Amino acid sequence: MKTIDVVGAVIRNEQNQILCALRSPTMSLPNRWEFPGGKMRAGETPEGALVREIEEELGCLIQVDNLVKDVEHFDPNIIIHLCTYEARIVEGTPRAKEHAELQWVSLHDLSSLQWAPADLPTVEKLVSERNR
Ligand SMILES: Nc1nc2c([nH]c(=O)n2[C@H]2C[C@H](O)[C@@H](COP(=O)(O)OP(=O)(O)OP(=O)(O)O)O2)c(=O)[nH]1
Ligand SMILES: [Mg+2]
Repeated sequence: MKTIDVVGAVIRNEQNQILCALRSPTMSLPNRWEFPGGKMRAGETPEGALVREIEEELGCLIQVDNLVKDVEHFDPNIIIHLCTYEARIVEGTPRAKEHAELQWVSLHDLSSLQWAPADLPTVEKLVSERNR
């Protein structure tokens, strides 16, 4: 089965809220929330791909920190391999250039969004760390 390698960013603000992005009606997985990011290109490192995608989607520069979760999500005809990373904004302010909406969401409210399926294990991990 074909595997798609995708990277996503867990970006926090000073209040420990996390930046969530709503996929637009014209994207695949319309109206689902995700960690911003996208598909890795041939020859890219995960960190390099994530910096490029966040520049494209949010118009800001990030520094990529540690891995949060490495997930293989099995769709009917494809495997989505999504790795999420903690990341920090080092330049600029995030703006939705491709998404329908961006929202800073507290860990307390994270589970109430309608998430894209491959992003859910990251959500669960972040929420469970809060409850420890
Ligand atoms: N984050 C996430 N992506 C998913 C899931 N399921 C799924 O098929 N995908 C696919 C849709 C996209 O092809 C890709 C996510 O990256 P993206 O939409 O940002 O892709 P991209 O910017 O590189 O470019 P494109 O696919 O819009 O052309 O992974 C999921 O549950 N979560
Ligand atoms: Mg994307």
